[in-house]
Amino acid sequence: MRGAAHGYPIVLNDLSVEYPARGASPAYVALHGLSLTVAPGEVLGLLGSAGSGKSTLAKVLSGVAFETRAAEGRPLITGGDAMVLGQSLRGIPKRKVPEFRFHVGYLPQDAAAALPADRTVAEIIAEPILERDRRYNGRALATRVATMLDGVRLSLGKLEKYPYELSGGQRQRVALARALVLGPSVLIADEPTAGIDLTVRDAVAQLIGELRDQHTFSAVIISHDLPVLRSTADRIAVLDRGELAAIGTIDEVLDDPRHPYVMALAGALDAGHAIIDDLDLGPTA
Ligand SMILES: Nc1ncnc2c1ncn2[C@@H]1O[C@H](COP(=O)(O)OP(=O)(O)OP(=O)(O)O)[C@@H](O)[C@H]1O
Repeated sequence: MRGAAHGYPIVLNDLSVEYPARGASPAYVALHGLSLTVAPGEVLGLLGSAGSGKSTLAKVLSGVAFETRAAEGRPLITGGDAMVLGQSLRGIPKRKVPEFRFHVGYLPQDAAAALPADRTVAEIIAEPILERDRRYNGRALATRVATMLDGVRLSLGKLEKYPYELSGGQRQRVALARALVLGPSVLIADEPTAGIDLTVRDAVAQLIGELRDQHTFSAVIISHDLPVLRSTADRIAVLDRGELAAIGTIDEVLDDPRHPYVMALAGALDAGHAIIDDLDLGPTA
């Protein structure tokens, strides 16, 4: 993989993304003209109301959008470009997608709930390696899996457990270990702490911060959870109906709420809501 010539692992340049028309459903533009950069080692928090395009951006940046079959509703880059690790994603050839995905860890929304029920923790974490190399040395694989498990603070006793034997927070940590097992340079995490216990949530947030420090990856982390963003993100970007409403440090964004969504966000925080979910801005906001 080519290095990022300009030094930024993620560069969005006037990026627009569309879901093409399918059957009776018309085409839908999910992202309009986004421009931003993520610096080496930086974690960018991404938030925005439901349907604002966060998951679409995660699917594009992680490359899964280009693996999805068109029949499943694949988003297409229709304007501008996204460069990730020097790879232009607009029109990326199919044959290049697996190698690209190798460098970008992706923790999808509901990753914990979607772990394969019939595989052990060890098998789940090892899968991305074996998908690429069936004959990977068994001992090296076992060591790598154990290191990842330790990295997400789970005991080795969990290796032979099945997902149903774990708590939601433990499952989320297994999903995170799996997303990081290939040692990616970029991590895209879609709501990594959603749906997990408040007590575990802080541990997962702290873990992401520590992993970032140890592995020096850059990350985009989608979260509605301000304490999580405070402990993991260097800056936040706010999406509103597919457009970039604000970007900066959390304090910069909240202290200068020029946009209705950011104003509503700041207001919700002032009212004591740490987790911002589905802010209702009314039809004209
Ligand atoms: N496969 C698809 N086909 C057509 N439109 C889609 C598809 N997936 C998402 N969309 C639309 O694109 C818009 C952005 O969706 P997206 O899932 O990216 O939003 P989001 O900000 O992640 O929302 P949430 O917080 O609810 O997960 C929404 O209006 C959604 O209805």
